[in-house]
Amino acid sequence: MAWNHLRNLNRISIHRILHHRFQPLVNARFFSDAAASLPQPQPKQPSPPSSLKDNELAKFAAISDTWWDSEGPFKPLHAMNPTRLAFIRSALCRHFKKDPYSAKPLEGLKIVDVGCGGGILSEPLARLGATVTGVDAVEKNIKIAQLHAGLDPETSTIEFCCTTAEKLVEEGRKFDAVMALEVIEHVADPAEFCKSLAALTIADGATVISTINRSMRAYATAIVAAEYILHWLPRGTHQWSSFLTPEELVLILQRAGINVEEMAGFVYNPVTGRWSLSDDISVNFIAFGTKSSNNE
Ligand SMILES: C[S@@+](CC[C@H](N)C(=O)[O-])C[C@H]1O[C@@H](n2cnc3c(N)ncnc32)[C@H](O)[C@@H]1O
Ligand SMILES: [Mg+2]
Repeated sequence: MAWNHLRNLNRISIHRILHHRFQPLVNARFFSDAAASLPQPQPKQPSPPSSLKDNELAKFAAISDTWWDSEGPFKPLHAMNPTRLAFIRSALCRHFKKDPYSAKPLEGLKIVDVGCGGGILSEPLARLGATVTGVDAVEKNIKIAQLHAGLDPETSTIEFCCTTAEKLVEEGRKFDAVMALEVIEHVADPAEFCKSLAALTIADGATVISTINRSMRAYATAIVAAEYILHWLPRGTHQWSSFLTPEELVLILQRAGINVEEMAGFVYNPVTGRWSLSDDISVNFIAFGTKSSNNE
């Protein structure tokens, strides 16, 4: 990141130096008078760097028609969904003082699901009463998500859009809660991505991120076992070096203005084939953070 920044700076200064050195001196006055009479370009707000990594997006585009096949490559996400939803539901209800026992506990909350894929999380959030926007950088994923959600009146109201968190920030969008589940390990710059998620979150709102720990256990289970032995995921789905430790995630969220208040692990029981919430954050984990009201 620092290197790219330096390279950009260098490009700008080299351009300036060349431009000034070769301006014919005799014409300088004419050009400056003419320039003054032209409409002056407005200073442009620098765009945030893109979170997109083409090779990562290509992996998801290649299997986009399998999003709703609960035995396909997204089987682990389907299997984990009730567990992660239980965590999100109870953390959101506690934070926003909602009744977790009501039929629509998330009613009144505007939630964005960043990197929503086929809408595996967006749909149950909508069923719990939230007003949901699902965004994904892969057009095919959004098409599948729209088609699937359209089958049920409770989910057909979800707004799906092929875009990124940083573009939503540019559009000035804000949400009570921002979700990015199993996405951060696939983006170009996790710290910048967290800044975009924070910017999308209202003051006193919530940001929720789930990902995989950069631990030896995660290497053995989430990569070697899941991709090479059990074939749950296509080989090469995950790069161990792209994982973040919980400490790193807490720190980059803190720098983005989000305080992590709760964290939990998801653990898999090979006997029952079920996932459950746990204190063990050594492989899969989820973090719930809030944006302080003076962080607008
Ligand atoms: C592992 S899937 C997770 C899907 C969903 N969040 C879930 O947990 O059910 C990761 C998704 O993130 C999307 N994605 C990757 N990088 C992205 C980015 N920079 N901006 C938006 N979406 C992105 C991919 O296209 C893919 O659909
Ligand atoms: Mg992943």
